[in-house]
Amino acid sequence: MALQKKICASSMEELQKALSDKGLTVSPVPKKGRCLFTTRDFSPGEVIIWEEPYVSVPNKSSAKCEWCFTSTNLKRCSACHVVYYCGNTCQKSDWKLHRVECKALSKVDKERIKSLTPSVRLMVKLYLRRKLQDEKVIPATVLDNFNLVESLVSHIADIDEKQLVLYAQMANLVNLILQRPEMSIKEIAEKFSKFSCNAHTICDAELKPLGTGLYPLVSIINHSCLPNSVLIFEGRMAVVRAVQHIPKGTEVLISYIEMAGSTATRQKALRGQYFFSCTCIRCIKLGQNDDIQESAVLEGYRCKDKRCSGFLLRDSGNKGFRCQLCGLFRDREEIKIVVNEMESMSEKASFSLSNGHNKDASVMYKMIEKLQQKLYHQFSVNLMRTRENLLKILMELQDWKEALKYCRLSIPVYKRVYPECHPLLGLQYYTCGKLEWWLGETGEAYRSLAKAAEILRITHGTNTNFMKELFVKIEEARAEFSYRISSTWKIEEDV
Ligand SMILES: C[S@@+](CC[C@H](N)C(=O)[O-])C[C@H]1O[C@@H](n2cnc3c(N)ncnc32)[C@H](O)[C@@H]1O
Repeated sequence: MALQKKICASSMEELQKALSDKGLTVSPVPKKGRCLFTTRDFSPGEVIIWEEPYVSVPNKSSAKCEWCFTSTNLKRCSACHVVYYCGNTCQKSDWKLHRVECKALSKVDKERIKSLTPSVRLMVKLYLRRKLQDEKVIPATVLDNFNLVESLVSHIADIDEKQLVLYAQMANLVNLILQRPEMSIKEIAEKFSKFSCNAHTICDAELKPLGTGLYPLVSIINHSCLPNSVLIFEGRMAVVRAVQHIPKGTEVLISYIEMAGSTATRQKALRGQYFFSCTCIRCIKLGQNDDIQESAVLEGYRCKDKRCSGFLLRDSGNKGFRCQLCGLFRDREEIKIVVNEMESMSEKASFSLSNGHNKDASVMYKMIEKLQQKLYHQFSVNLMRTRENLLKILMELQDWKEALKYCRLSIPVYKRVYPECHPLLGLQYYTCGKLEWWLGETGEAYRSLAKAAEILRITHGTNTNFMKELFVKIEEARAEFSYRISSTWKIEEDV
């Protein structure tokens, strides 16, 4: 135990040294645990930290390269039939680890293999990589070693009985695959608990989920609902960038959760998965008048009078709600009827969608949207979700005109529910710009793409293929727009 502490202390020293070269330091703060602080200023868009995963695994939605997560040119491993690679380079990069994983997976029966979840695979890879680093097959470095995984919080004492049983079942499966019965189920279960509050969903540039990875350094970063930094992935590499000027001595903070929601909703999500009560500058307003009003707008019902923009609060008799602006009463039973209608329509819409009947689904979501407009405020998160669904379906149906309508409707809501420099807002402008371009609305396209770039150059940097393509699109839109303007002038002059 004393030796372990000594090792941890010396690796902590080495870690601090490596971080200080990056302008960072780790310090504990009561009730928060370890925190990452800056030791110099960072400007908006500057990379604060980047990290390759200790282990990562693609999700199961479709086949992806085990190393870089791409979906093209894939070949399946002929021995285990579980993993794919897009070429020799990725296969070679993963070879040391996959060689041992492959052997282990090849011994598991086919039915079990089919039902393997990404979390179980991630755990198998975690133990195998640790073993390979112990045996010096894979080199361990100050910023890439198992001690960093060991120091992650697990919150195992906070996990409920049902979840513990599930973790124990998953741990049994890990044991079976690794064929190491001496390994403690309790220890593996605790690691699953670590995954739950530390692992990150790896996404592409458009924030579509690709897989899961464990990034022990990035996992030192705590949460804020108004963060000064953002986590983006370039392939499987995690990159944290400042989204505002961060002075020396400030804590680096990212958001762990979807930020579109009331304070109560965000707090519930954070307590549920990460076991803490957020005290960020947005959350301390919980229960104050402004916060009650904002919650009612985002998640509550609207005034019955279409011309009134008031928000409703429950009436004292509990028979319904009263508009806080015009005083009009809205009956609970009347709301219930619309809610029931919406719920049954939602079930049908998701059924159509899961069966690939996109056209039917789009008709139903449009009906849901109409019903929601009767009930919800224009900034409602529920209404925003329906419009996001519609946008996605209409894009698949290549109905660009209708898709653009819903994309445009979502922008003012995004501006209200997300911080100014949030990748989702940038990406929504990007989608708008693309649709406008396809529809020949060049001037609009230029403006939307430029707005997208203003945000995304900070959150995504300027060097990725995605951003380079965006800059080309902007230039094309600008050139075509000025050509159109000059030819219109020319026609006017000729006339
Ligand atoms: C990914 S870890 C972050 C690093 C962690 N502080 C540590 O000591 O390793 C997530 C955990 O950090 C803590 N945490 C993160 N953000 C917090 C915050 N804003 N306030 C309090 N605790 C926070 C919670 O315990 C959460 O489960």
